[in-house]
Amino acid sequence: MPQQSSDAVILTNITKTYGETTAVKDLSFSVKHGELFGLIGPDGAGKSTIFRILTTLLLADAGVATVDGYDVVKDYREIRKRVGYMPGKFSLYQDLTVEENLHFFATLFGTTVKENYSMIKEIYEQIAPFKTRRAGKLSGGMKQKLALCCALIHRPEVLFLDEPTTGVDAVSRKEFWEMLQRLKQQGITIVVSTPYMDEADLCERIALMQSGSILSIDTPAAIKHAYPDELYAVKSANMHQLLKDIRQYASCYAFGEYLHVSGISENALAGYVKGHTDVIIKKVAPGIEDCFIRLLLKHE
Ligand SMILES: Nc1ncnc2c1ncn2[C@@H]1O[C@H](COP(=O)(O)OP(=O)(O)OP(=O)(O)O)[C@@H](O)[C@H]1O
Repeated sequence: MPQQSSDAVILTNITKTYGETTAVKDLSFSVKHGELFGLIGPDGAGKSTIFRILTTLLLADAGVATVDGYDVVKDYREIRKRVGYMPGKFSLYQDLTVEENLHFFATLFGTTVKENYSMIKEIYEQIAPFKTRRAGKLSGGMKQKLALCCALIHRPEVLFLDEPTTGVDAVSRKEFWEMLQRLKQQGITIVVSTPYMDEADLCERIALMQSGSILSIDTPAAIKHAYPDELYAVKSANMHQLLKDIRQYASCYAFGEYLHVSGISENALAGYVKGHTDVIIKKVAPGIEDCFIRLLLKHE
């Protein structure tokens, strides 16, 4: 029986190890119904392991997790009916056409494409001109749209998307996030992982993850607001030397064509870069990537 719960996903003290590697460490968090929630972290942070546990494909070593009120161990059958899952690697049948893949997934869930077409219409229309093409011959962006249609065809309550935009071009990435915003408006709970920090801002709440642990969990705005220092973007004619010089005194890392520096005053910074030419120093607002780097340095 489902537990009465206001949250769509709840993890309590979940741990998972693979041999010597602890992929997920005593992790607890929850996702509200209808929320667009992001797991943000680099390769190996433990994102895929969490998705596999929540979609009932992998057993945790310890802890409890529920999806839509159902326990991932005891109630795995109920969960499988209620969730849509788009795994990290392209998981569709390469030798089946676009429409064959879609029909296959609908049949698997005991439904038909016709019955739930309204759910995927907007996304499917973009790939419909290629419906007789084999999935293996689609572009990255089209594969991603087909995989999303297949994950949605049984009208899931909760959608798990594991790095859906990895390896996809910038335009398709943008379109994909627009699709997610529209799905959210239909009331679906979406848990999405990404290694791209710029995508974090498109989620309602995010968990910043590293080595199986959550470093911070909040809205992107609140995480940025909590950044404690002034942050400066600096550049000069010799960026390599600039990095070496500033690193002696402050936290400093390459960020686009600038270095980002925190932990010192603007006056002190100006003093440290005196020997450089073509110097530009400007105060900047921290982004999620700056917050992430700061948290990583703190936990090192
Ligand atoms: N089947 C497995 N056997 C052994 N180690 C594993 C296995 N699956 C994952 N790991 C390890 O567990 C850790 C977490 O992996 P996980 O795949 O959950 O991370 P991730 O954040 O999804 O990263 P990625 O994008 O690389 O999948 C990594 O150190 C990974 O090497």
